[in-house]
Amino acid sequence: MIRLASVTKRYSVGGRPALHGVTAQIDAGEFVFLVGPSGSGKSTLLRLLIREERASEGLVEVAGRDVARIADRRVPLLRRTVGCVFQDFRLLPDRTVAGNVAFALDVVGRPRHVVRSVVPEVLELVGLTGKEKRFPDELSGGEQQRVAIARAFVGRPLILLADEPTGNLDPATSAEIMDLLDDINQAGTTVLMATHNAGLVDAMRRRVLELDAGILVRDEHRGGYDATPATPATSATVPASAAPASAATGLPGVPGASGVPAQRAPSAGDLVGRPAEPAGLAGPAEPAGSVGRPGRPGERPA
Ligand SMILES: Nc1ncnc2c1ncn2[C@@H]1O[C@H](COP(=O)(O)OP(=O)(O)OP(=O)(O)O)[C@@H](O)[C@H]1O
Repeated sequence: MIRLASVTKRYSVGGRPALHGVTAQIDAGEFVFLVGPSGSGKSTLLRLLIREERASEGLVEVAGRDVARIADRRVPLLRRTVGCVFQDFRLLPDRTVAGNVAFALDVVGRPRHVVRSVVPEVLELVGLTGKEKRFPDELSGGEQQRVAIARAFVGRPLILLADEPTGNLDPATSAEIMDLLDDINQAGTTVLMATHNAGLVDAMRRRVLELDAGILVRDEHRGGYDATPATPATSATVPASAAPASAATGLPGVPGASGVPAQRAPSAGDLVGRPAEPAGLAGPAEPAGSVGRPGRPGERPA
């Protein structure tokens, strides 16, 4: 679903790279935490996936497409495949709850009757039924984040990226937001969440990718916020904590970060079904000539 191969990102020529040689693969249906100190490159990595930034070197593949080769006019299709949630919610202040969610469908030209039927379903999913007509400044932080998640999810993206989604929330509200993201993941959406929240990562025990100064230093199956120390029992086999980029390499014997979710009844899927295939993105690669902009120095040739 997501593949990074030797990805380096420099914001300035000759500057220290924000990401350096990152190789990782995230399969469909996984829930993956992206951790690391401030400035380690987490947001940069997420921005590469929606082509808000371009890699300086290496391959970034999303839903089977090399994002560097997606024509500019098709970038909106990429962003329909990838929903985004941010720490600061980024709601439209002059639109109601329902209006914020509907906006995501309006901009991609979904018919009015579809918007009218889907928006209440998604608001029910995120627990905001009854608050459709409120404006963002009439909501708590947790409710605002629920609206943001509803907006990101309403188009049923294949992937949900969350950049510190609980950063502005108290612990109880953060846990509720995590339950919601978990529900969405259970319904089939791949979730990649950047966070500093050690408690949530430790409680969820999902796959953890850790960046340090732009380098992927850990890829741990069911990891904690901090690396799990190898024990004699695990070191006799293959310690998960010693498997950087294991899923990316696909090496035999290295435990893949399957992200197999705990078994329980799906709820997001009950309401809105499984994520759609990426319209216009899953097809055959565009010929190089259709790429909308010339490559920058250091980018992979189109
Ligand atoms: N637009 C930009 N222009 C120049 N440098 C940038 C830009 N965005 C990020 N950087 C630099 O890239 C590095 C990685 O930043 P990034 O925001 O990806 O880190 P992060 O791990 O998300 O940090 P935080 O946890 O504080 O959000 C930092 O050194 C940062 O200063």
